[in-house]
Amino acid sequence: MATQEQSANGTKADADADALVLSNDPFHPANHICTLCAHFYNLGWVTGTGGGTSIRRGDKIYLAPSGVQKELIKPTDIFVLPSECLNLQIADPAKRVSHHDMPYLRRPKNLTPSACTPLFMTSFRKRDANCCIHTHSEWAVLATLLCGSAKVFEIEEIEQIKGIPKGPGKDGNLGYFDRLRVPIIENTAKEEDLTQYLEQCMEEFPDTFAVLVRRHGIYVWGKDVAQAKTICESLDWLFKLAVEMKKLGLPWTKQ
Ligand SMILES: CSC[C@@H](O)[C@@H](O)C(=O)COP(=O)(O)O
Ligand SMILES: [Zn+2]
Repeated sequence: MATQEQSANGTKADADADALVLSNDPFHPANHICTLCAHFYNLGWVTGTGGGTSIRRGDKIYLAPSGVQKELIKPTDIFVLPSECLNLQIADPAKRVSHHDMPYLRRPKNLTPSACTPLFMTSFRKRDANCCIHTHSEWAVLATLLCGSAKVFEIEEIEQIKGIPKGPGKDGNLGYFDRLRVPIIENTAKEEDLTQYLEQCMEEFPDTFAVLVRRHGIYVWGKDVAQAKTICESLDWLFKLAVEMKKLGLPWTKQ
């Protein structure tokens, strides 16, 4: 597994790039992504290199590498992009600049940026999110399977629904009697090919903070890490419950 030892014998440019990810602050995005991924691994959300998370802070976007054990990521493995690159990440796949070709402020040697990068960026650009979490949680995947070919997972009258905000720009969270709807898109052969479908889905469901990917997992975003993480936790809890309800023959909605 490739690791990064940048600027051991490096230049001033290497040292400047390292300064973007070296901090004693545990909530610096480069540190925070590492601790979040280790935590998510223990939840079964980012197992076997799948899944991941990205944080935007100010004018910078912080990203994990691709295809590595996400629970072992170090701050020096983190990629940094200027937020202005969100303008390059446009809907039309023919015109979109590949995440491999973006002008990274920090690009660790021997590593490539997460294949989820364009999807994370879509949540930042379209929803003004500052954190996006992608999990391969088995509960999320099972929920998509139990939905058959339906385009939405729906559940109501479960207390944990109150952990989900009503929508971007709307005050407060869903209530106990509100129906939670989480849209589902179909999986694609390559992660980045999901981007246009995620984007369309966000337009179709302007209030959603999450999109399920059938047979794959879920993308969840929020205005900050706490919001993205707690929505992800609430949804995962609900998906697990839904799987158990289905086994017991209990309906998810009152019809
Ligand atoms: C188990 S491989 C999974 C990947 O193809 C993808 O779905 C994923 O979530 C992680 O992509 P990555 O590029 O490693 O950040
Ligand atoms: Zn994935």
